[in-house]
Amino acid sequence: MRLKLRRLGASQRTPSSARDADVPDDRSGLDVAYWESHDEHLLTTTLATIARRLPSLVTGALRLAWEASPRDTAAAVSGALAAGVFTVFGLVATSDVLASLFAAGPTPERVRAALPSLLLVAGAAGLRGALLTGAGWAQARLKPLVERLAETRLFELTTRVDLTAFDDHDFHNAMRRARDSGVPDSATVVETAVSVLTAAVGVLASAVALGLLHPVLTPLLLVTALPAGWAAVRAARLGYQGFYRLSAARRRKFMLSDLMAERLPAAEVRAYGLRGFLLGQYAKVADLEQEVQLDVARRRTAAKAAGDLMTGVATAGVYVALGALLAAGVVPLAVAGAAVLAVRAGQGSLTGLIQAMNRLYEAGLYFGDYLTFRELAEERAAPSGGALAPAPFRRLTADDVTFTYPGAGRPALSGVSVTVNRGEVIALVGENGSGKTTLAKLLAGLYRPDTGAVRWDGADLATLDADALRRHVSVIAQDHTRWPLTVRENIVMGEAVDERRLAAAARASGAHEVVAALPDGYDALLDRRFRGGHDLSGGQWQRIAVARGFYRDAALVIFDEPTSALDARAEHALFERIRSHADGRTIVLITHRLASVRYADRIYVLDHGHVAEQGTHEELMARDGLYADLYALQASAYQEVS
Ligand SMILES: Nc1ncnc2c1ncn2[C@@H]1O[C@H](COP(=O)(O)OP(=O)(O)OP(=O)(O)O)[C@@H](O)[C@H]1O
Repeated sequence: MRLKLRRLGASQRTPSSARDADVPDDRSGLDVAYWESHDEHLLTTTLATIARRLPSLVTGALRLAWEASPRDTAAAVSGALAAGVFTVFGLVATSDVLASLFAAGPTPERVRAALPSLLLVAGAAGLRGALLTGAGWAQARLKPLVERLAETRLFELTTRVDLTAFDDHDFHNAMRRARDSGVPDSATVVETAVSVLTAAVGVLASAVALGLLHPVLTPLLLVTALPAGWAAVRAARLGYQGFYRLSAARRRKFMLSDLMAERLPAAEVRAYGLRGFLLGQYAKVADLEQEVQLDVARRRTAAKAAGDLMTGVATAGVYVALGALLAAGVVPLAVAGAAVLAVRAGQGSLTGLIQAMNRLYEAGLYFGDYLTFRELAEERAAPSGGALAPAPFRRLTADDVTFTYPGAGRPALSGVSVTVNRGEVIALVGENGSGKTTLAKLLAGLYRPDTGAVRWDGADLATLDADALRRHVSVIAQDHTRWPLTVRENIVMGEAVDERRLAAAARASGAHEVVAALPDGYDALLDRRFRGGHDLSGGQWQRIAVARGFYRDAALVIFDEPTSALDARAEHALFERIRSHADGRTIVLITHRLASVRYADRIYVLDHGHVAEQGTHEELMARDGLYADLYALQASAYQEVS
């Protein structure tokens, strides 16, 4: 089964999640332990950790918010703080109102005496409301800005990280968590951080008001906070644990859903009769997901019920205590009345605070994943800002390079040295898996060798500016991407459009015939999933990919199996161009068609990650080694046919 899935996953246009998903073995991949095995220590968060984490979360969130919009951040925070002042003011004024109303004397007199304080209460409430509305509006404006900023920062990194990161399973999981929840939760974190601040100011205001009324009243408010706080934090932890346990499972589910519902694998799913297998795999993952979700829901409900019960008991206790204070004459009736209002207001703020803290903590865990991923990606980001690569080079060399893919048991290349001089055509040949593509990617600076160095006129590629270097190198990859864009965009690949160069590149690759047959020509959209979209045959796509390589004004062009899908005529035409050095460019050509490399200036024969032989066609034939064997094998196939 593993093989079948790998086949589908290797397909050129398999959706990203399918392409890069790690496909575990049929059964072992579905053990809960498979995803529980990662970073268990992250799940052992204690209440103390949460308390310690909140300030840094609030600061982190506010920093992000400030970067997104200083004006809205300032408005949201200052509005929340100022509203707190008016809360204290209103509550203390309420006590004066009650004192006037409860005083001796005729009722109209008492009402008249209460009027100034009443106006103060109304004014404070109005101002508080206006400030909170303004702060809320600023908060609402911040949300999309923050989300966009967080997403932009993420994609700036995912497009810059070293290519090997995409071969690393842990990196994928971290990226998935950051993308799926970290980014949306960055906005939630900012939103809830402001809410926490607002509610905390509200609680503080009630506590201060109670303290002003009578110092003994303040602790009563805090008694009601503990049970609700415990329940909220426990619920958040349970939710995160469930999410964490399911992170790898979810990736697998996305991969399976792509395989079952995307256009490209649809034919193979039918041809190999994979429907039952895929649905079975999906059911296993979905069962586990459901099991974990139900478990989390059950435990969260239990925590909430316990929390509610304890809060009810604590509130009853507060009122009993207040009654006792009143009966003992410790507080007068007006103060007790104002205290009830302050406790209620404080409780409202407290509930808001706990809820906001709960959401902040929960979102903060995912936001923490986002921040962790950013750090991880920063570490793996290709360094920029090195010396510029001189172009065109006089000599590009790989000096004794060794390279092992992350997690691979043995090196894909070891002790490999090759030299590419300006204007040469260099061929890399060898059997499947011998290391040709890996070597080409090292020469292009896409991978960095573990030992040894690739040098561009003597300068180690690792010290050169990666972006500048890439402008001088064009790679026509074996598994080139079929971009769901127009033909023009597929060839130009983000560079400025130059119609003359575009037409020349299309002619050189044979893509002009493909374009001529499309009703919209270069404007034809190459994706059937959209209205008016077209699809091309494998060979037609390959012509587009080759045109992409020619369009780029690069000193070095790497062709990795450029003709594997081309018909005989197109293949011949392309090799003729390569033979004539493709308009003065330096060419590194990887191909299994040995007849086409006869004219290369030098041929490197790779075998199990080593250079087994090198030389011109004639030298290698005379040597009668691996190359001669492979060549004879291919030639005999043609002779048999003829
Ligand atoms: N992303 C990867 N992660 C781990 N191992 C890889 C990866 N890509 C290639 N390999 C392994 O590295 C070795 C060299 O692969 P490479 O693609 O360079 O071979 P190749 O000579 O280009 O093969 P082919 O002729 O089939 O294209 C192989 O053993 C392959 O399995």
